[in-house]
Amino acid sequence: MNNKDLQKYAKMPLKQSTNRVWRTYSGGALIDKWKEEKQQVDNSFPEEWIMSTITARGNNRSEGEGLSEIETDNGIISLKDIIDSDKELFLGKDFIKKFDSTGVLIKMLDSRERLTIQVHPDKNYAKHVLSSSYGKTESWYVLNTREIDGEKSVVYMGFKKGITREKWEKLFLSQDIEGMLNSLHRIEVKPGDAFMIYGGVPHAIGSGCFLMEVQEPTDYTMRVERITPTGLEISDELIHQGVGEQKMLDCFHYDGYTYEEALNQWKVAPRAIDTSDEYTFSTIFNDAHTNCFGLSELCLNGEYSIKQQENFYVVVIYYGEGIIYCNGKEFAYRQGDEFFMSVAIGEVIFKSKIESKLLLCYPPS
Ligand SMILES: O=P(O)(O)OC[C@H]1O[C@@H](O)[C@@H](O)[C@@H](O)[C@@H]1O
Repeated sequence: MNNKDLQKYAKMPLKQSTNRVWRTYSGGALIDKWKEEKQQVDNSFPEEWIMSTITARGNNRSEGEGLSEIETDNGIISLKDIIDSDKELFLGKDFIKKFDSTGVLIKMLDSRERLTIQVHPDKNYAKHVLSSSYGKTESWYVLNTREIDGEKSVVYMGFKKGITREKWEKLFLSQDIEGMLNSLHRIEVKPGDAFMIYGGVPHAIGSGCFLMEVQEPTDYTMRVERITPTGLEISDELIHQGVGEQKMLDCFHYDGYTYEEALNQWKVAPRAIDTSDEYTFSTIFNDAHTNCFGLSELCLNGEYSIKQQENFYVVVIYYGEGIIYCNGKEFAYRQGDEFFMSVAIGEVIFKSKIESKLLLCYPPS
């Protein structure tokens, strides 16, 4: 299709097809469950990447892995191609003055095993060390948990007081994984918990966490474990992304916190901002936390209208079923669906047939 033919897609919700990505850890059964697949299996594809215009960084993976594809009346078309056909139309004139792409990446992530201890670049490190205009500040919104081998669902986050670069480097060189885990705060999680993970903050997602991540659009992860909990060896490239071990260690912010300080700093309380008999609209991540992205939640038992927005947005249906009314047309939605809503779309009305939970993700401001 030529660029002109693609423009009609700016006026309708664009539904993405399933887009699973290979990772170093296992999981994904709860993504299958959410997608209402017949079989629910844990394997090496524990993440669903949503509205992605970037590729994943894995070992010898296929070239386009990570890129989202849209189901259209003309077959499958990559989201990137649709947007690139007319960035101003899909993303907005003011937006493209500041950003060269959507500026955001969304994931569903389900861990069968603990992820390796890691850190992501902040903007400064990304610019100077990786020549990237985006770091990888991210957010976690816990949707569900499961107990695995009797273990409660936890996340590890932030250095405890007294952890210095010297101590951390020693632990890394001796591969003292218990020592590294003990250097971080261990936080039990439950559905509804929300955390900001700023670039530079060490972290590891424990086993049994099903969460939505909204984040800056890169795949830069620095890791300090050479072998995963289930025994997969991690290559040097995946340890330090090609910048070497010393620069990898520079990516961490060596600030120590007490447990309470860590929670105050990074745990976010969702807040209802608009309620009626038919809906509750809550903000989760917003300008108070970051200008890199945003996340809201709409619990719907009736109708809710979203007026023309200043920016494009993405709607993920966590559960429920209903209709989206948009530009005189009706589009069905159901659990597991993911929609890109261009800035040109105008007012949209969501009407539930079955009580629904919609997650609304926003680009940077
Ligand atoms: O260690 P791997 O398997 O690459 O997993 C890396 C994953 O880590 C999590 O903390 C998040 O940052 C995900 O966005 C990322 O994909």
